[in-house]
Amino acid sequence: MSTSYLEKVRQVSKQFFQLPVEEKEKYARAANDSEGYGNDRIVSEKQVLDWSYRLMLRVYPIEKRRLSLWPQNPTDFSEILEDFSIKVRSMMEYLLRCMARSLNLEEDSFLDQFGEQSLFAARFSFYPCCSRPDLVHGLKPHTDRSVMTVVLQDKEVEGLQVLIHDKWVNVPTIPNAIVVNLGDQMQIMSNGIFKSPLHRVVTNKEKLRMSVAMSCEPGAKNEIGPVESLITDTRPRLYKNVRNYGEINYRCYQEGKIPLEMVKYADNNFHQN
Ligand SMILES: O=C(O)CCC(=O)C(=O)O
Ligand SMILES: [Fe+2]
Repeated sequence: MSTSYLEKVRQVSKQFFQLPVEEKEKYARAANDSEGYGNDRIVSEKQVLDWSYRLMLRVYPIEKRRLSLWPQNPTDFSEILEDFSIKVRSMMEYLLRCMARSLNLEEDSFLDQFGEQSLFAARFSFYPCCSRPDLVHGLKPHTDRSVMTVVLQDKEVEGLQVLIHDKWVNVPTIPNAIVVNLGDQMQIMSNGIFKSPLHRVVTNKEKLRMSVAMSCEPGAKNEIGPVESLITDTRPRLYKNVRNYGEINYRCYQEGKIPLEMVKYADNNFHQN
């Protein structure tokens, strides 16, 4: 993907967020739904809200698309989203095959767990300037629920940070690069070999920031779990098999709990030789 192509994707996102509020509200998410335009969906009284506006859209499976929520303005929004999704999805599939091979697995070991109804969603985020970056996050510390997330960051404004050895480290903005992040479901499928890092987005007093994130995960009804051959005597099973992990992750995130703790395999400490 060329620099000018990535710039085009950033451009349609910017054009959407620059629309008047009434125009954006046409694509507002329903109160109990994450899809569409708006702020955080409320699921808990303990929730601390993020300083951001988002437009979340499901792209695959095609029959799950809610086209009434896809902006008509800018006019090329849908076409660009569709095209970018095709490119990102095939890149993800390629990476997932490479990652399986790097562990000496059949190359489809991870992809096979996605099932027929695998989900692929786009999240356009807009983080306005904030007068108290010391108090407010653009996005609270979290791990992604997905298997893999690809982030097209703002061309100039940093904000994404990842926790490395207990320190928050800035992910640099590189205009012609995209960030590939692994999510919790990859940590589960790889039995803890591939890690899902904790990350957050900080706010900024002077500059607003935008990003486009694309994520992939198995269909909600599909059971996922550690690939059999990655469970060994020296590496016992770390996680249970689960369905609809996305919902577990979202609720835990909003309550400040660690979602992967919920799916730990209880017998883990009872392996003895
Ligand atoms: O805005 C970003 O750079 C990252 C967004 C993110 O972490 C997410 O959508 O899960
Ligand atoms: Fe994230």
